[in-house]
Amino acid sequence: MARILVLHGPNLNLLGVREPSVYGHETLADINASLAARAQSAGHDLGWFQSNAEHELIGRIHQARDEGTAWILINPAAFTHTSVAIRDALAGVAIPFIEIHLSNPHAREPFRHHSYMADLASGVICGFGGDSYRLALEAALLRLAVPAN
Ligand SMILES: O=C(O)[C@]1(O)C[C@H](CCCOc2ccccc2)[C@@H](O)[C@H](O)C1
Repeated sequence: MARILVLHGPNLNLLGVREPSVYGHETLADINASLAARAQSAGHDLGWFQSNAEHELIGRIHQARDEGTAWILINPAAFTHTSVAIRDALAGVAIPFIEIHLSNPHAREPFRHHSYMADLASGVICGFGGDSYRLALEAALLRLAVPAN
């Protein structure tokens, strides 16, 4: 059994309530429940954490290393475009991670086109709403079943 950690950045606690035309109608609870059920069906353990505070997300990334987390699935939200500190935390713990976005930032405002962590990610999945998270989980499960060489 492997540990998988899902991290949600700032304002994602509003998911499903505000701006459904951009981010969909699923709530974070809906997404987390679907991910936990899928991970359990594959024999793995999935936890999740959401914070609007950069330092809390960094602390949770450090804790993931202490817990022996195998994969991190992270939607850094606006911190994607601003946070060297979260980049450094991800690099520091050396846990493979997938960067996730509900929307397609590359089809939005130019300031959303750059990510401070995408180049460190195993992959980036964006533009599929809640399915971006589910697709990322499938990718992690595939890697857990057959490690990349
Ligand atoms: O598309 C994504 O998942 C984003 O990470 C979402 C971020 C925004 C998260 C805020 O989510 C909300 C959800 C509902 C209502 C208001 C904000 C945005 O800053 C990124 O460029 C792309």
